[in-house]
Amino acid sequence: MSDSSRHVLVHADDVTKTFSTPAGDVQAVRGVTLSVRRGETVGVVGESGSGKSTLARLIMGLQPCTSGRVLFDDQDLSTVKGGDLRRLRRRMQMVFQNPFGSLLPHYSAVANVIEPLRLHGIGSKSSRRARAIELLDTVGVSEHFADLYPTQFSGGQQQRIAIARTLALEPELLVCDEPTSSLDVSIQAQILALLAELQQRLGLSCVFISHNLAVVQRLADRVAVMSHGKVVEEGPTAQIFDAPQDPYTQQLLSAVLPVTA
Ligand SMILES: Nc1ncnc2c1ncn2[C@@H]1O[C@H](COP(=O)(O)OP(=O)(O)OP(=O)(O)O)[C@@H](O)[C@H]1O
Repeated sequence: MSDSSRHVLVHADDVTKTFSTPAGDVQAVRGVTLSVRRGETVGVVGESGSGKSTLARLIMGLQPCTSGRVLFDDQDLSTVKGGDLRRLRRRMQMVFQNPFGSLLPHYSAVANVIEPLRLHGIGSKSSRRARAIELLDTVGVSEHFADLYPTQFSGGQQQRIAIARTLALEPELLVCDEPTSSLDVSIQAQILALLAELQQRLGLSCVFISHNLAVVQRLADRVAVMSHGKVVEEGPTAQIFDAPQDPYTQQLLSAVLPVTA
């Protein structure tokens, strides 16, 4: 099956987002169209304030679009309600920059992973604990530490627990917004390797937002380059990195890549 014939899981269709602020309207996202196919990782890069996080929230349905629509598995997020919306949301999860913020501080590591299972009525009390222990093991957190609290772990370990928590509901889409930028460089590499391995093993689709172009080059199948709320260039990773067409992409890449003869 060719890449282009893989089923599109999520499709942002000409989406815009305008925030009203006391200083006037801010057009954070301006007419973005972007698809993510099943099993594919799409990297989103661009300078600070270019609209990457806002686009991520629109794709997740965490904020409504000002115009345009987001289709998840052909369903328009803005028209799905109630139980159907809950079921749909289960299929998409987000990994944030700050792992501590996405964990419940008064719950142990294992309780943090159990919680989404409990909320969605998955399994029995004992099977949920066993499943949570298994998930923690998957991300490299030993059962031995499962009953410790988030503050007792390092930032990298907290991000692992946060990832185990997002995997508990077996999502089809993972949206990662700068998932390693708050971590030490050596830990960043471990978390990225883990994400890449999980994505391959579980066949997850992934939107991967990062300032780190080298990381995006390694992880993404396709890359979208954002500037001032728009996608200025999009294509297969090798094409974007080897032969960028848009002047903004060229400038972004030249800032990090050594100039070769
Ligand atoms: N809730 C909000 N209210 C008002 N303006 C906002 C809001 N959220 C984002 N913005 C503005 O929208 C624009 C895009 O922000 P966004 O966070 O999406 O960019 P980004 O590319 O993710 O930036 P960074 O890389 O720094 O996280 C910025 O000008 C930002 O100030």
